[in-house]
Amino acid sequence: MLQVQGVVKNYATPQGPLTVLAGVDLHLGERSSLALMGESGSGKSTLLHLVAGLDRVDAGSIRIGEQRLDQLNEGQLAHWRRTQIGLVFQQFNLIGSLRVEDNLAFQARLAGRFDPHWQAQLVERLGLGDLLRRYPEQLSGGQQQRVAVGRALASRPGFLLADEPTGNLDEATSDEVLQLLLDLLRDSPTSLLMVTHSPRLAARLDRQVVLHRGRVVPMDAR
Ligand SMILES: Nc1ncnc2c1ncn2[C@@H]1O[C@H](COP(=O)(O)OP(=O)(O)OP(=O)(O)O)[C@@H](O)[C@H]1O
Repeated sequence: MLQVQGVVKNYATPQGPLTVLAGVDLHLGERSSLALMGESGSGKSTLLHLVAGLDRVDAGSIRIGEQRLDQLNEGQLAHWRRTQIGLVFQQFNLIGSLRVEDNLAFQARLAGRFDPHWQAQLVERLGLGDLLRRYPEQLSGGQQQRVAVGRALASRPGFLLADEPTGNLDEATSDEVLQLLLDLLRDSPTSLLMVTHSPRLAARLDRQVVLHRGRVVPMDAR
């Protein structure tokens, strides 16, 4: 269970401090999915980075179960990221020098959680069987994003954080990739926090919230 309470995040800018998150509250239960929406610049990626342990809060807390992220040192945070977080970005971010099969296994191996049986299931369900020996540049956008989804889920993380994962894909491919992702989540111990600009895609998740003026509000409360 992820609990975000009163989170504040400021950035230093030439014009002075910019408060992007001004007291964000959010919770995400086990095996559930949440869509995070909001205007461009509202702080969605900032919040995702904080939850991923890639950046630190200025005030408030992010708790996973009983553990507070702000009380972890850098080494513990890195361990948290490796074992508990799967990340999927709009730009796919595959490793260009590795074949699909090694991209898929990359994070699970790093986390010491490589499971050949789960990997084989991911390959089959994501339809990657014929592509395993290819390099990322030899794949379409939709194929690359299917590899990125498989890589993020291979280590069976507690949380999958997806930042506009289908932002670079056409509508039909977006639907297909999201459906594959949601189907896989049913068989994983993984909760999904997904940033999206698309109300259509957001509606497919369990809950939808909006970041507005530094706070999280229900979908229709702006
Ligand atoms: N490192 C930084 N230093 C200063 N300002 C930053 C930094 N990172 C982000 N910002 C600012 O913080 C605000 C929120 O940015 P963020 O990327 O979190 O928004 P977003 O909701 O994800 O936007 P988009 O939908 O366009 O991706 C923006 O005004 C941005 O310019």
